[in-house]
Amino acid sequence: MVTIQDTELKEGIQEAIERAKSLSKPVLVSEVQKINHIDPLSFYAAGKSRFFGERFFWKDPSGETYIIGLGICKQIQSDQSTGRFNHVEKEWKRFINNSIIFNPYDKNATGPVMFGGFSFDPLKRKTKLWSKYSDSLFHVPTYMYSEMNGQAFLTTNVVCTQHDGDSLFEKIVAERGMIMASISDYHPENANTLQEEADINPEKWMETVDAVVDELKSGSLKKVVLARESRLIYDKPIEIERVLWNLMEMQRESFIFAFESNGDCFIGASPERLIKKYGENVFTTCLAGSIPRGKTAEDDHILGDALLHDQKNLTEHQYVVDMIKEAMEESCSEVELPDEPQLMKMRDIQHLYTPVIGKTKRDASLLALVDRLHPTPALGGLPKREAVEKIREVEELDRGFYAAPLGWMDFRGNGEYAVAIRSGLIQGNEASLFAGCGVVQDSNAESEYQETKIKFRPMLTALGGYEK
Ligand SMILES: C=C(O[C@H]1C=CC=C(C(=O)O)[C@@H]1O)C(=O)O
Ligand SMILES: [Mg+2]
Repeated sequence: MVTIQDTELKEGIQEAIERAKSLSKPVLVSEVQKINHIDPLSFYAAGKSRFFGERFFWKDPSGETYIIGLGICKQIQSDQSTGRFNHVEKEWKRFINNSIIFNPYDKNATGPVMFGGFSFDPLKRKTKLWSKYSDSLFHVPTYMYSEMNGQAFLTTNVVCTQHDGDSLFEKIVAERGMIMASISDYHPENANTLQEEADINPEKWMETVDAVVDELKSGSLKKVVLARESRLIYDKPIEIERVLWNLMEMQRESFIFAFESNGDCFIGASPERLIKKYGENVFTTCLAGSIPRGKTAEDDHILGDALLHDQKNLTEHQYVVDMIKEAMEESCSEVELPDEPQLMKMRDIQHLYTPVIGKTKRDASLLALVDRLHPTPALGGLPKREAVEKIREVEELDRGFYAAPLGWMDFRGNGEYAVAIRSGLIQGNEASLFAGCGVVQDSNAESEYQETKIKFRPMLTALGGYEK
C-alpha cells in the first residue's frame, strides 16, 4: 500500500494542520489512490468491528457504481425543515472549500463524497423509531472504496485541526493498513430465524385508504401515496452484511443501499431513481403503477400487458410523469421522455416506467433538483403540498427516511439519489419494513393492501422471512 501518494498524504496533513491554525477551523485532506478491484461487500464487512454504526454501502442498478464508506470524518446534519436541501449543500461547499485534495482522476465518486439522505417529511411528528436519524443526515467517510465502470479507487479523508501533529499521518496509515489487510471474501453464515411478524394495523390502514378515496372523489386532491409498516423480530441480531448479500443476489436491477447511524441501519433495494447528475446531464424516473410477476413466462407477459392497459394504473403513473416533466422543464434546457410508459420488471413486481433525461441550466445544482422533485407523486401525491399534508394527517407510520432521497454527492457536485423505497430500518434483532402505494379515485383498499404486501417482499426475503 505504500505509494508515492502517501508522501502526498503526509505533506497534505502537515499543510492542512498549518492551514487549520491560520483559519482557526478544521481542514480536510483527501487523497485518492487507484487500486486493484476489491469485492465491495468484503470491504464493507472489513469495517464491521472498527466502524459499526459508521458505514454505508451503495450500488447503482447498472452495477457501474459502488461506493462503500467506513468511518465518519465529518457529519452534516440538521433538523431544520425549511430550506434543508440548500442548507446541506451550503454546509458541504463550506466544508470542501478550504480542503486539500489529491485526486488526479477525473472520475465521479472519488475524493470527498458525502453520503446520506433526508427524511420524507420534516414536519411529521417524530416517534422514537427514527431517533438515530436527523431530518438531514450526511456522512463523509474516512475510508471510501469506490468503483466506477470497473475501475477501483480508495479515498482517504482526514480532517485536521490546529491541535493535530505528525502522529495523525502515522495513525491513519496504520489504520488503513489494518483495514486493507483484514479484507477477506465475505460469505454469509447462519441465517436468522423469524420469531414474530406484526403488520401494524392493516384494517385501520385500509379504512384510511377508503376515506382518502372518498376525498379524492370530491376535492382537489388527485392522488395520495399511503404507506404502512411491518415489524419483524428475529432470534438474534440481524447481520447487515448478510442482508446486503441477499439483496445483491436477488435484486440486481435495483439501487442497493445501507446507511448506518448510531447502531441502527437503514437498508433497502429500490428500483426508483430520483435524480442522477453527471455534469450537465440529468436522469430521473417516473415509476408508479404496479402488478405482480407471473409464475410462468406467459402469465408474466399477460400481467405486464394488462398493466400497460389498465386505466387506474395509467392514471396513477401519468400524475408522476406530468409533475416530473414540469419540474425538469423548469430546471433544464432540454428534456426528453417517451410518450408511453414501458414495463420495469423486478424480481417480485412489475411497474410502469418512464425514464426522463435532460440537460441542466447552468445554475441547477443536484440538491436544488432534489428539492424541486421531492416528493414526486410516486411517493407523496398530487398536488404535492396538499398530498404531503394529507399523509401527515392520516398516516400512522413515521416514514423517517423511507420514500425519501438517499444517495451521494461528490466534491464536483456530481451524484445520484434514489427514492428509498423497498426498505427497512434494522435495529439489533428487530426490523421495520415500509411499503406504500399510490391511491387514486379508482383505488380499492384490498388490492392496494395486496400491493403493499408484494412491496414488502424484497426486504422480507433478504432478511429471511419469506420463501418464494
Ligand atoms: C411507494 C412505493 O412504491 C411507489 C413506486 C412504484 C410504484 C408505486 C405504486 O404503484 O403504487 C408507488 O408509487 C413503495 O414501494 O413503497
Ligand atoms: Mg400502485
